Amino acid sequence: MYKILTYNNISVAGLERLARDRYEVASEIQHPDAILLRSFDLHGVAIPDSVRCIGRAGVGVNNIPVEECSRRGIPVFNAPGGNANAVKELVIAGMLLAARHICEAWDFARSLSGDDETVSRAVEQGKKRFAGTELAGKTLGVLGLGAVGVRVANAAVSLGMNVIGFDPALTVDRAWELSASVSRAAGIDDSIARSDFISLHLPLNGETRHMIGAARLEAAKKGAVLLNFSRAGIVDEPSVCAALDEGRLSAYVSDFPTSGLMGRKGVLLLPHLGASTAEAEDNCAAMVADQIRDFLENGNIRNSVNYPTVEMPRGEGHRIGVANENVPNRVSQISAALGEANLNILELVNKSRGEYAYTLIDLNAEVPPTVMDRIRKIPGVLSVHSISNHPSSATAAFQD
Ligand SMILES: NC(=O)C1=CN([C@@H]2O[C@H](COP(=O)(O)OP(=O)(O)OC[C@H]3O[C@@H](n4cnc5c(N)ncnc54)[C@H](O)[C@@H]3O)[C@@H](O)[C@H]2O)C=CC1
Ligand SMILES: O=C(O)CCC(=O)C(=O)O
Repeated sequence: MYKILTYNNISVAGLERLARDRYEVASEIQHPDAILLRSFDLHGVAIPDSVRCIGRAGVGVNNIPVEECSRRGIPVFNAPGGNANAVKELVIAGMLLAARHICEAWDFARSLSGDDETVSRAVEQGKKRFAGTELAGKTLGVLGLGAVGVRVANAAVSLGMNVIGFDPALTVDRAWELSASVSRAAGIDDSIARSDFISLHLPLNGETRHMIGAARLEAAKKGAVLLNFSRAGIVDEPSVCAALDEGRLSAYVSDFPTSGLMGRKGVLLLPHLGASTAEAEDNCAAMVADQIRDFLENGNIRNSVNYPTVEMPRGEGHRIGVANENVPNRVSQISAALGEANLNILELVNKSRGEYAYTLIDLNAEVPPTVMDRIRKIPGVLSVHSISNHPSSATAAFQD
């Protein structure tokens, strides 16, 4: 039995891919083989030695100590694109909420009382306070043209907006998906300076933390709207508040409430709802469940954020998977240890990604525990697993 420790509620569409006869899935479990989670903050949590992989049923992995996992030979999987449409739709809603003052108007309408005539008079009198602007003809700057950013950009084009975008690492696939009407901004500053709406769609990491600060916001058009459906830490919150106070920004729409933003004029907060649709939850859970299963049962790695993609069709051989530092001579030492034990390699795939590498090896016989230990002790080897010979039919549930 494989044991899966869950944090957060995971969609049944994902859980049911982990067959009950082979998987025990629970929020409390001893010696888990894998952890399956959404936004739970894993920083500071002791990850048991038994854990072989971690699956994030979503995209952002800033809640996971990825570097520690890499050093321990633990692949971290996510679900690229699995929730992108859900986020896109909420971003469009966010632009409309801000442009048409919908939240304030909603509060006003709910506060009305009296007979129909009184209400009608109050409506006609009060509505002028909520007159807004249209999206058509306005400029949207999209920072980060990945799965979400491209969808937001294309949807905004279809609403009649002028869209400019910036992504220093735009992939060829995303470029193909992007509407030809989206123009390329010279950089972040250029995007901000030219936009009526600025939408952030990039990961939170060392490079992007507090990327949107005072200097950049000073260049914004007066009354611009900033939308943040990425992560709170990408903006420097005091600078955003100052820009709102000065009228430089007319609204800050964020999926990440903080105490400093609560109740502040011009701030529209949603409770991290971007990916909370039945469809997105199903997509993400199914994708990571398949990836975890394929790793535990076949040693294959797909959609990992820290290890290379390595997939090898399952044959008759006995399989081991080895994660190691990406330094010369590791594979030769591993194969020497196997050869000295009279084991014959049938197939071998070795791939690297940055500082780390992963090797899948099919052998003519099972690797005895003493040989596994010997491989484990090779300097730079981070994890070694024997992968029992039960070919899995894990298939991708969702193709982005
Ligand atoms: N509110 C919510 O519920 C959700 C939030 N997210 C957040 O949105 C982020 C983006 O999601 P996806 O589009 O699916 O990810 P993605 O990985 O497909 O795209 C991210 C893009 O950002 C670009 N990028 C990285 N650094 C950049 C920089 N300095 N300037 C401009 N672009 C930069 C990358 O090149 C990449 O194309 C996630 O990392 C996550 O933090 C994602 C899903 C749901
Ligand atoms: O699981 C969730 O609701 C959060 C989604 C998210 O923020 C992400 O996928 O990065």
